[in-house]
Amino acid sequence: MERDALMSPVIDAPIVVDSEKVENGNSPSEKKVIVIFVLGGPGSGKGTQCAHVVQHFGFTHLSAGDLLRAEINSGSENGTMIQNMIKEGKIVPSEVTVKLLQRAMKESGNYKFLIDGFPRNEENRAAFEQVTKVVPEFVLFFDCPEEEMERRLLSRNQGRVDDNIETIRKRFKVFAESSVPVVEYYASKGKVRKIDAGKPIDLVFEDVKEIFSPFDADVN
Ligand SMILES: Nc1ncnc2c1ncn2[C@@H]1O[C@H](COP(=O)(O)OP(=O)(O)OP(=O)(O)O)[C@@H](O)[C@H]1O
Ligand SMILES: Nc1ccn([C@@H]2O[C@H](COP(=O)(O)O)[C@@H](O)[C@H]2O)c(=O)n1
Ligand SMILES: [Mg+2]
Repeated sequence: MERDALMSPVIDAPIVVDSEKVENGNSPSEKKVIVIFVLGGPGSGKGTQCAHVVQHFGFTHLSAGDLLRAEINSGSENGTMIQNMIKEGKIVPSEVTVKLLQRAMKESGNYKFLIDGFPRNEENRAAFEQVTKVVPEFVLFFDCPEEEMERRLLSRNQGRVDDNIETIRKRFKVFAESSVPVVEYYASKGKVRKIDAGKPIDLVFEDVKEIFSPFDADVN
């Protein structure tokens, strides 16, 4: 397969080009950008399952939280603001997060993205759509009981400043008040694929795999 990089009109990004295929109504040399939003409460297993999807289906995994933590570590001028918001479980202004996502999409060279932990609120959702003009294929929603998520976060041991009981409770509140309405918005458009995320990792992935089976033949 011959490959080249062009600029996508929607994300100003280099995208993989397959010169033999015409897909999704795009020009012969372009592939449509595919975005799947991955949502669920803190500790529901979004990152864990995304890692498996990457291995099996050739997506690029972009965790908004990871991008924000990397921004803190890079010594950016927004670092202190981001750090303070994460410690409080608050949602960072969309302008910052969308810019980080857009840059990561551009740098990946891929055209299939799992965007994890985003959009966290209505402002995130509207800003992403306005800036990128990309509408998600669907939202993968990990539904998990709060007690189970709390157990997982308290034993994650990755040194995250927000994995303490005080911040975890704030994150649960923000999830219920700001993120669930976003899931409901997409549900009203028939775009939510809900997964029972309270089960063991391999059983959750069985269900995830089924949802991604249409992408099976599309691994890079
Ligand atoms: N199905 C599962 N059963 C038990 N433990 C799990 C399961 N899925 C993930 N875990 C563990 O729970 C912890 C949280 O998982 P993960 O980091 O994937 O969650 P997350 O949804 O990305 O959380 P956050 O929103 O805080 O980033 C990790 O230690 C992970 O190994
Ligand atoms: N769209 C987002 C995503 C995350 N944040 C902040 O990062 C924290 C950690 O996010 P995880 O997905 O890794 O759990 C989150 O609690 C927010 O403070 C954000 O602001 N906007
Ligand atoms: Mg995560």
